[in-house]
Amino acid sequence: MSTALAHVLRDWMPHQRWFGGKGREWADVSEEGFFLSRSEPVLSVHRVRVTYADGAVETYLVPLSWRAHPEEDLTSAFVGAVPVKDAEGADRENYAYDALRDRDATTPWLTHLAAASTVGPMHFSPSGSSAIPEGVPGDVISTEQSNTSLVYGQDAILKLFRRLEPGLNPDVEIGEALRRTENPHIAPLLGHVEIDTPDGEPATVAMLQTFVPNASDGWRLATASVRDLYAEGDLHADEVGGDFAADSERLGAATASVHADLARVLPTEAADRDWFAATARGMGERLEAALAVVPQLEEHLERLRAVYAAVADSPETVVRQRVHGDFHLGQVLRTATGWVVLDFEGEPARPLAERRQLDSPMRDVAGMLRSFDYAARHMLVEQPDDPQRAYRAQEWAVRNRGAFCAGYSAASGIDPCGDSPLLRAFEADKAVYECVYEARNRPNWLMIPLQSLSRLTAGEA
Ligand SMILES: Nc1ncnc2c1ncn2[C@@H]1O[C@H](COP(=O)(O)OP(=O)(O)O)[C@@H](O)[C@H]1O
Ligand SMILES: O=P(O)(O)O[C@H]1O[C@H](CO)[C@@H](O[C@H]2O[C@H](CO)[C@@H](O)[C@H](O)[C@H]2O)[C@H](O)[C@H]1O
Repeated sequence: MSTALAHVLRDWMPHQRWFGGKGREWADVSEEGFFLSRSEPVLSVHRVRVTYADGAVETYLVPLSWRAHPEEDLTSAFVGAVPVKDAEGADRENYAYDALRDRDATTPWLTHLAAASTVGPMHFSPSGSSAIPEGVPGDVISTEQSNTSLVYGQDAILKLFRRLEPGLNPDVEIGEALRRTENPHIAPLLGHVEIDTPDGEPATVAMLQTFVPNASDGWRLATASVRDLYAEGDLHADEVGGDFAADSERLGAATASVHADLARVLPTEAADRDWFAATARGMGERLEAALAVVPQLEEHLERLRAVYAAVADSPETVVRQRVHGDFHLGQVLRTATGWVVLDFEGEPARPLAERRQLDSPMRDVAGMLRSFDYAARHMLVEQPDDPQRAYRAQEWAVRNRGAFCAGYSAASGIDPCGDSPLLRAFEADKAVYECVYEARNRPNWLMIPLQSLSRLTAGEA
């Protein structure tokens, strides 16, 4: 397809939240597209290959809807005008829109899934005999992060993976495995979509999941609880109305239940000394790479190295298994009856093969503990010098960490909050990852993981 379109995408993509190459210099861009629907509005899907100045290449999936005239209602979804020739050979423009924000262009995804179609290089696979809602338009959800999700009525949610990598996405792989367990803490998979790649192995494009209605995400609930605490000058975390500890405890139990089922239906393996050594080495390498993006990490370098070295010598017994991989409060939904865990795709910045490796479930525990820390401290970003708030934040984080670990321990018999060098290292490693994430996406939040590193490497909670 046209080079003109590639230029338009070059201007548009860096401003999209899902674009992982923010701050990197582009050396080249090319794109290849095909039509998913030719009825109005025409829907095309593009594989956009971005080559960065350092030679690295990333491929993104960009669905576009097309109009002959600008659509006022779609201004916020406008991608760009692309010059074309009309039937008489005269010059005119076609208007490209982000197809996931153009409701009229959202129905073909589910129609193709229900029909188990193959369209060009794209393959649609329903899961089992699940009911797929058809003919309903999808609405893009506002909490767009690394991917883009569309909610179809109250029934289903389609998540589109923006960065294409050969291999089955762990979210689909785990969704397929857990579908048969009837675990109450997951949203069952309804189907998925793959696209052929030049590497032989298809890449996962999208997954369709049962929508969990009337739920609130953990981040929203936890931060509401923190706000309640800040508003009360002289009451403690256990005394204010919005105490979150009972929910944290239930979340710990739900996490343990999902871990147990993952270990039951997918492979496990006892961790040997080589695994501890390789884990410590991997963390060290990630730290070195992060340093190039976040120079402020320099002051934590020596202490972080010591935290990682303790992993290599750790006497702990670990059974490796499939884990969530990017577990935080934004990945869990609270329904009327309990917690549901979402998004098993791991950290979006890690290569797919790495995200599919067996790991310690403590990686997830560490992720959630980091998230309690984030929830407690995110409001300090605006008021960093308020000692009273800082004290309250610490109190909230400690209380909810403890409750989460108690819930996990009661359900699994494993106390994750004991004095574990591995858990501490996972927390530090996650905070290093977060430093890079924040530097690229929300620079004013960088202080949250940076300050945590001071505490973590000093052996504090
Ligand atoms: N099955 C679901 N039911 C209800 N809401 C969902 C469901 N799956 C995702 N969501 C909503 O979409 C948000 C983002 O989904 P997620 O899978 O975490 O995407 P991302 O990979 O982009 O972070 C979640 O925080 C949640 O609010
Ligand atoms: O949900 P994603 O898979 O896109 O995860 C990425 O974005 C998250 C932010 O939205 C980021 O999480 C960090 O910020 C959260 C608060 O917004 C906090 O609860 C987490 O603990 C913290 O790690 C996540 O790291 C990133 O991969």
